[in-house]
Amino acid sequence: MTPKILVVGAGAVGGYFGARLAASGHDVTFLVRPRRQAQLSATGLCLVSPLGDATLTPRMVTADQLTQPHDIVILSVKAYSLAAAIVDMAPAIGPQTRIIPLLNGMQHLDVLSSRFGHEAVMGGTCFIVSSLDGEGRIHQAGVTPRLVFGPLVAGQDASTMAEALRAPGFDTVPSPHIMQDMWNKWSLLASLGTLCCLMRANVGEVARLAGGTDFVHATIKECTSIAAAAGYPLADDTINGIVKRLTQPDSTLTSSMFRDLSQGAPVEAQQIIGDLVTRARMHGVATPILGLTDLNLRAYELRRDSR
Ligand SMILES: NC(=O)C1=CN([C@@H]2O[C@H](COP(=O)(O)OP(=O)(O)OC[C@H]3O[C@@H](n4cnc5c(N)ncnc54)[C@H](OP(=O)(O)O)[C@@H]3O)[C@@H](O)[C@H]2O)C=CC1
Ligand SMILES: CC(C)(CO)C(=O)C(=O)O
Repeated sequence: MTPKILVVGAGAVGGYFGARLAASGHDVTFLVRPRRQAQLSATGLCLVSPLGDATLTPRMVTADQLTQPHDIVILSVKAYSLAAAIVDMAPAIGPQTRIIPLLNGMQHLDVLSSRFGHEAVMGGTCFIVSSLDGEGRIHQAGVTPRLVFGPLVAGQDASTMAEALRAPGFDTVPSPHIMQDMWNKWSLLASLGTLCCLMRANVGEVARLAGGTDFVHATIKECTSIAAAAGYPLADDTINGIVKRLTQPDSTLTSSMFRDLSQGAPVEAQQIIGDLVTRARMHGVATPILGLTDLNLRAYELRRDSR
């Protein structure tokens, strides 16, 4: 039987992966809120992508219409929307449901497991550069996106789920070491987020500054030291890959958190940076750069909240 997939959040990430899956014939429904539902009903779900543009008519439900358990739930809301999303998606979670969260950071795993049980929650992460424009179209840029997921407890079988999550337009990667993958991604993301948000610049702009790459090296060192202290040391070639990616003088790469910050939108500061600083303190790892980024982002949030 074709697995029933629910994508919670039809934004830049969930909209991209969900649209690619739906376009290739998978049984995909999007859980949306009324404003996004109205927008998608009017325009269709539009992808603008170097891998091929697409517009489709998505199958959507709002929380009050969600009654059936689904086999796979792809959770792709921002961290600050997690609590409400958990309430809204609850009817979709049955005894056999597997949730694949694509949120950045790590805190959501405990929150989801305490609500839905450890068996329901798998590890997940994604590599994609995507954003929404003013009309709600999804713009994906850069290399082929990657969807990575894997078991956190016995009985979760990522390889049999892989077929249900394979589609042209992204790579599907079932992983036997998803916690390490999530720490690798977190180290990359926190380094990139720090680089962009502290310097208010993209990768290439910082790399071209005198002293810019020293700052990037020091930032990556802090992030990877925390991962190692937490029991997930990054392999040398993974660290070298992050260094290479974040020191390219011609790169226009930014983090999604920086793109949000540039628009004056809410940011996932606590999930991406604050939580890492907290874990560093627990392990006695010094974080002068991440600590500054944390303070910087909290000041941004304070000003934003007081507007
Ligand atoms: N964008 C990127 O390049 C990347 C982002 N990520 C991570 O992925 C996660 C999602 O980010 P992204 O897709 O960019 O965020 P977006 O803001 O683009 O999308 C989030 C979507 O979730 C929807 N949503 C929120 N709450 C609910 C709810 N209760 N029910 C239904 N829909 C809901 C929002 O809908 P509404 O319109 O109603 O507010 C919005 O469409 C984040 O943790 C981010 O850090 C990871 C890798 C790359
Ligand atoms: C690091 C990156 C670009 C990889 O997908 C990302 O996750 C983000 O910008 O949020």
